[in-house]
Amino acid sequence: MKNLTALLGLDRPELEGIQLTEMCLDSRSIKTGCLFVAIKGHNVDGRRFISAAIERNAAAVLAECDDAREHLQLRFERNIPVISYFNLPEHLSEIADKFYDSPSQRLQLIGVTGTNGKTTVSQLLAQWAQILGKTPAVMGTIGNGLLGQVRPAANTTGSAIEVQSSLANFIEQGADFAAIEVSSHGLVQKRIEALKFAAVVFTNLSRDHLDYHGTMAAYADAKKRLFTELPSQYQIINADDEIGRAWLQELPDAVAVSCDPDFQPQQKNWLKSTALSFTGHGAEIEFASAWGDGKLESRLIGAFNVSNLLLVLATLLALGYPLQILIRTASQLRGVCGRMEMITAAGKPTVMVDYAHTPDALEKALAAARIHCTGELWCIFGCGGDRDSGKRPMMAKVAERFADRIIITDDNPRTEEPAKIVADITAGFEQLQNVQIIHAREAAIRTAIQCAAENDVILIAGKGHEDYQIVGKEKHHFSDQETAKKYL
Ligand SMILES: CC(=O)N[C@H]1[C@@H](OP(=O)(O)OP(=O)(O)OC[C@H]2O[C@@H](n3ccc(=O)[nH]c3=O)[C@H](O)[C@@H]2O)O[C@H](CO)[C@@H](O)[C@@H]1O[C@H](C)C(=O)N[C@@H](C)C(=O)N[C@H](CCC(=O)O)C(=O)O
Ligand SMILES: Nc1ncnc2c1ncn2[C@@H]1O[C@H](COP(=O)(O)OP(=O)(O)OP(=O)(O)O)[C@@H](O)[C@H]1O
Ligand SMILES: N[C@H](CCC[C@H](N)C(=O)O)C(=O)O
Ligand SMILES: [Mg+2]
Repeated sequence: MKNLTALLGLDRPELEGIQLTEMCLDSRSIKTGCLFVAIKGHNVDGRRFISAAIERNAAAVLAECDDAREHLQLRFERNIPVISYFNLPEHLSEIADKFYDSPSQRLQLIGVTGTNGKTTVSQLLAQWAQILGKTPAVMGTIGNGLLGQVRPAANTTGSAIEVQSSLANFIEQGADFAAIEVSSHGLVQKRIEALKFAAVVFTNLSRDHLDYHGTMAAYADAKKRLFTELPSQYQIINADDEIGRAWLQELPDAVAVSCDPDFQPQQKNWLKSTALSFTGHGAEIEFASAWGDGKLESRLIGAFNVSNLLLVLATLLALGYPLQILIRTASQLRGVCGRMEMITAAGKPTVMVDYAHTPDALEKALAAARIHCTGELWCIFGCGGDRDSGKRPMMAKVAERFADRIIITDDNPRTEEPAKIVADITAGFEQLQNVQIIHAREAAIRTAIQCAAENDVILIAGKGHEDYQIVGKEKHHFSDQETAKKYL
């Protein structure tokens, strides 16, 4: 849908014939023929850049207006139509859906939300779909693109335009399946409002992003919209999570998933593990479900990944993928980079790089690492700057409870003072004798590897796949994995 008047349902003869090439939110990336979308935003008012966009040959402008009476009013700036649009951010997903010909209805789209597990679940969905013969794409924290060809993106959930244009682009590249991470910010900012989901998945809700949502209730409500207000054929919910259990009471048709053998499903669609045994390289999972029973070989590390894997299995079963093939191919699934990524060297301690940056995730990651540790468990972590500071002492308490040796270091300080972040963290410790503070992340990793014994495990948490460190407004190259390999 590239015709301006058709796109907006405008009956304006003077605009007939205006063809649009792309929709664009940022004046700095306008190309000839673009529709520039000027919205107010959190930091700057996009409407200040209308002239700049016209300078760069925008074919038309859609400008957010604050007064309903101005809705669809038209003015010209240097012969370029500028159309006022009331509540534009809330409707951008729908307009982009029309512009890009409803891509979410032209492939099998799955949305994954929750505090932790989104990247893991969405990547595993795409991996399994590929094994089952689909051509999958992903959108999320690690990046957007066909599986195996993702490119880094600014957000876990992109803008209302980026989501639609990316899905349309994936389809042009042959994709028939897409698993996307739906962040709470994305939901609150209505970046995915017009998407039609084949399935939506809820992993868990614990403390994160309270700097943005304010309260856990607001945070929960943001995520709940995906299951109660937005269209999806199937809803798959983690019944081991308190919030998930509450939602299941209201969603009788949802699929309930649990790792608890004693779980008594109220739903007609359900899946639960009935026996679990951890091995050195993963787990053996026996399960029962509304689709039948079976046993999976998993190569993923950690109890929390059993929950992630079962959510993925239940989703694919709900979508009609055959149980026997899923069982037979489960062992081909690989962990996600930066999520419990194990790095070993002969005669050296085992290093695990993980993305855990919330109290709950750190606890789960340390518990998972402990299973592989016969010596001392080390934990190296910091906290991101310009993010929720309330979680910092909570992460210290988790580390103190579940690790033997702790090194506090810098994560992405951004515009905060590293010393302030460290002070917030250390305020959570009962005692400091097993705690070292080494701001330079490379030195922190080197120290742990040089001091740890061969049968120790060193968990490096918080950055996972990130190959950068943000100090101030600068992004420097830094990778936990590369640094660990260097000193191993
Ligand atoms: C606070 C927040 O969420 N901001 C998001 C929002 O930006 P905004 O609309 O507020 O942008 P702005 O900077 O105020 O600018 C307003 C408008 O002017 C335009 N502009 C600006 C400058 C210019 O020269 N020309 C121009 O046209 C901008 O393109 C924008 O449309 O919309 C942008 C497009 O969708 C997002 O990239 C941006 O995410 C920022 C980068 C961000 O850090 N967001 C975080 C909080 C976030 O969303 N995180 C979640 C979860 C992370 C996780 O836990 O994994 C995520 O989904 O990434
Ligand atoms: N189901 C889970 N429950 C608790 N913690 C988990 C779970 N799955 C993963 N984690 C932990 O959380 C970390 C982040 O996992 P993942 O990247 O999959 O989550 P995410 O929701 O995409 O995170 P983000 O919102 O930051 O993108 C992992 O490195 C692991 O430590
Ligand atoms: N992508 C998420 C998590 C970043 C994790 C941690 N490395 C940090 O910088 O806080 C965000 O932007 O909030
Ligand atoms: Mg993620």
